[in-house]
Amino acid sequence: MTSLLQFSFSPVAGHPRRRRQQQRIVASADRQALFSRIAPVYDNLNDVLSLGQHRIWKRMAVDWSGAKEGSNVLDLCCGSGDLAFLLSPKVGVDGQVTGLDFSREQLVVASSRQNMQSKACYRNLKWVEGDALDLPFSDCYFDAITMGYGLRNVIDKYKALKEVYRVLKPGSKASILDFNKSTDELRTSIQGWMIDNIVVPVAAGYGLAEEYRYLKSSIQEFLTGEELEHLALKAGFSSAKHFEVGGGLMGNLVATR
Ligand SMILES: C/C(=C\Cc1cc(O)c2ccccc2c1O)CCC[C@H](C)CCC[C@H](C)CCCC(C)C
Ligand SMILES: C[S@@+](CC[C@H](N)C(=O)[O-])C[C@H]1O[C@@H](n2cnc3c(N)ncnc32)[C@H](O)[C@@H]1O
Repeated sequence: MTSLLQFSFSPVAGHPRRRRQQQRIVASADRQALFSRIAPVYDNLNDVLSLGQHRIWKRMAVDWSGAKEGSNVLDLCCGSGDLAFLLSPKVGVDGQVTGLDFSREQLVVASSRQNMQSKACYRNLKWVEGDALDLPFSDCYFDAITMGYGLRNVIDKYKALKEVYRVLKPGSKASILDFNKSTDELRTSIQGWMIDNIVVPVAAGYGLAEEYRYLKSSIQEFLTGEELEHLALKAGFSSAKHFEVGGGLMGNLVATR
């Protein structure tokens, strides 16, 4: 029997740099698709799986951003808009909150949540479909930036921090909340055990086991608090401090331009 040798000629095959770029494009598209798939259940599962605690962590992130009455603020990787909705009453009717995400499905959820609100301040919200690695905003444009569970999910963390720095006004803050890649083995074990034995089995009930299994690998591939501080300083921020919250399961980087 003749063996059928299949050659897949790829124009990027011989070029390592182009191959890496191609791989990044795929990785980014995969993540975009992942968050679009989980959009219908994302908010509910966050509430159930964190026993509502994530709302406390998000409120802390917004407070650390320094957003105040009349501010022009950005909620980067806004998803269904949790942090944007917390920013909205803080900046008030004279302020502006822009939520940016590259998942249209997540933005549809955010926009429909806004339409269900009656409070006048929520009219200061607007939603932009875009890439955190190539922000469609001018330099020095925002008075504060929040990023909730977004930095761990972008494929180039340094580029994302450079973009945050670029669009932030001098002296203003970026408040970046995410899972904490702990240096403490016990915390890492507890975090991993909860994802493996609670988060993924619950998500499996919605046919989303693989999507939530990604959480563990993404945390393993993330940066520690100290590494995040150093990366923020390398990106140009004048100061950066990482605070552990949620018993060390989560962390919040506050970087000042
Ligand atoms: C709001 C939270 C996570 C958002 C989130 C971030 C991601 O990168 C994802 C990637 C893929 C699928 C889903 C997400 C995602 O939801 C944090 C809370 C929700 C978590 C899903 C629950 C994690 C459980 C913690 C390990 C322990 C919680 C302890 C609590 C005191 C009970
Ligand atoms: C875990 S969700 C966080 C949503 C929301 N900030 C919250 O705290 O619940 C991560 C979000 O980041 C978005 N995202 C990931 N990479 C992105 C990128 N390069 N540009 C824009 N959005 C991105 C995803 O589409 C997803 O909505």
